[in-house]
Amino acid sequence: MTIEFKDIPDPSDGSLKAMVQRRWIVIRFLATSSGMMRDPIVALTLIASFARSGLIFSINETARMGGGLSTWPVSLLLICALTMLTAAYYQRMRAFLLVTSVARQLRERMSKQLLRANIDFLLSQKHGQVYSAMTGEVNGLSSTVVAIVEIVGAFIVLAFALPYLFYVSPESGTAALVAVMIGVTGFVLLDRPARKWGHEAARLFAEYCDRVGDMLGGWKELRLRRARRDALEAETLGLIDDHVGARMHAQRLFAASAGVGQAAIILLLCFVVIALPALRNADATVLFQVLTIIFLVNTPIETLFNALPALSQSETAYFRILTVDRALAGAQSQAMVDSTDVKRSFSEIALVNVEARLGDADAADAEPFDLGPVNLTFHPGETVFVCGGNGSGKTTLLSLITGLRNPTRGDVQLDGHPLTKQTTGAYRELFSGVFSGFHLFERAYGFSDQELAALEEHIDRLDLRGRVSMLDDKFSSTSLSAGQSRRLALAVALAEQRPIIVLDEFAADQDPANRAFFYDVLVPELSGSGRLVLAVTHDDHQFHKCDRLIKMAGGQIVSDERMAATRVEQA
Ligand SMILES: Nc1ncnc2c1ncn2[C@@H]1O[C@H](COP(=O)(O)OP(=O)(O)OP(=O)(O)O)[C@@H](O)[C@H]1O
Repeated sequence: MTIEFKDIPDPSDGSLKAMVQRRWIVIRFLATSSGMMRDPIVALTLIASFARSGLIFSINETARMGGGLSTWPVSLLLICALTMLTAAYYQRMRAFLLVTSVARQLRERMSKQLLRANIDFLLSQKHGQVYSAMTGEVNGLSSTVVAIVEIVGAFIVLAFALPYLFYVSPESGTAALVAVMIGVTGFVLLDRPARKWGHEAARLFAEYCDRVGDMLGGWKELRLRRARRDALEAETLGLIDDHVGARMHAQRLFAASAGVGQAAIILLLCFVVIALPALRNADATVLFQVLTIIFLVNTPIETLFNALPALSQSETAYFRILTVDRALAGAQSQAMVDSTDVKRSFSEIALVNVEARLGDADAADAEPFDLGPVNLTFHPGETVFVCGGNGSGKTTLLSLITGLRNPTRGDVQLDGHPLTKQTTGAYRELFSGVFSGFHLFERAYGFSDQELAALEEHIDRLDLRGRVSMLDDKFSSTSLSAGQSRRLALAVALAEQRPIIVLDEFAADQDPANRAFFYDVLVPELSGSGRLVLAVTHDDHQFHKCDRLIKMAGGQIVSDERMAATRVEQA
């Protein structure tokens, strides 16, 4: 079973052709991704539907033959009833398995894509959209498998019951056909506005997810200013209201379309009990047979009129998941490395005429930021400090050197070979680091025993013993001060024992003792062991402690100074 998305016509296209196309694509998607067509659910649906049809037929035959327990229709009735109940039970169980299988595959696919998404996507403001697609919309779409099974079952029963009704009473058959057509027309007319509200509800939910992100990420700022918290609260409550309102609008319309279907069945019953006796001269057997058929098909018809809106809603979920899936697919960074590809050493890293453009050139409100062209080379054992004003491009330069961002022009070369889509993943494994917005995981994910032992040592050396210890690969605590958190992130980076270590303003929140330890002990030790140290720093009184000082301004390298002489003098 594989997930394969197909583009669907624009949801705002209300033509019948576009609607049928969209629905067909969603049905095919769910059928293939759930593996429904090869699942016992097909046989179970057929059995349950035929058993229900057999039930209708056997009840009528029992009545026509004047009742009595010994007649063959009674035996058929019992067999059909038992078969229908058993098949319907297993059908529901299988349907549940298929629903979970589709949900699992969708979540796995999006999680994998998210873990490989590039820097531009991750820095974009699409997080709420991703959260809502991976949670609510996956649930909505996958649960439609049940609706499809129900629709198929209802059609099978109708395919038997309608001709049978025509056979028993042509007038009732015609009336039933008219009733179904009224129901379908009501659905078609109300479906479009209902879907519009469904889309609006999904959009509002994604915005709500973003506000939850603000509440969790900005809790300090929110607690320090009541007006800010009140405004965010008002906006969030407004979003919740609007979301509920949009859902209510959609549900009202869907309920009205199901109501039209139910009204059509009531009209049909009225026709049977009021008009049919007059037309048929009150033939009691025919009347009984017609009523039995209608009562027994009533459930599948109601199910059908409830399942059609579910299918309609799943179209919104499909469209929104597809949008996120396409955005993630377009944002895939280079292939993830195979462990055998990982390089443990290098001779030279070169940036050759590297340029990068950040931001959308078409965006009306912000100028894009251009970096470069940059030409730089780095070697093992060097200590390189990068300095420059805020917004000069230091972090962007680091993201280009580390392969986290692809240059718009030019090449990043490893030992003379330009990086390609295939090699960038392995190239990144040369680096470990502490970035300005670093993240501490609860566990040292992916660490070998040797790396865990090294991590324990670095925790000791970086003066964190007593605050943090390791329980297997889990940190006893990550509730640390800002300086301690950064040192723990450094301990993790050092334990990875990569040939290049990248530090973005590492010393900024360290106390004098830890700052001195960093500049006077750790950095010389790292370069002494042959590692390349790339550190962004504003500590101008420490600049003499590096081999090279790169100064940046306005996205350009304004100087690349060798400091070795100064270092010797200072020593
Ligand atoms: N995702 C983005 N889209 C558009 N512009 C961006 C993006 N990220 C950063 N910028 C812009 O790029 C420029 C360089 O940013 P960068 O983070 O590299 O600067 P920096 O030198 O590290 O600054 P600081 O010292 O403040 O950390 C800034 O003007 C910033 O506004």
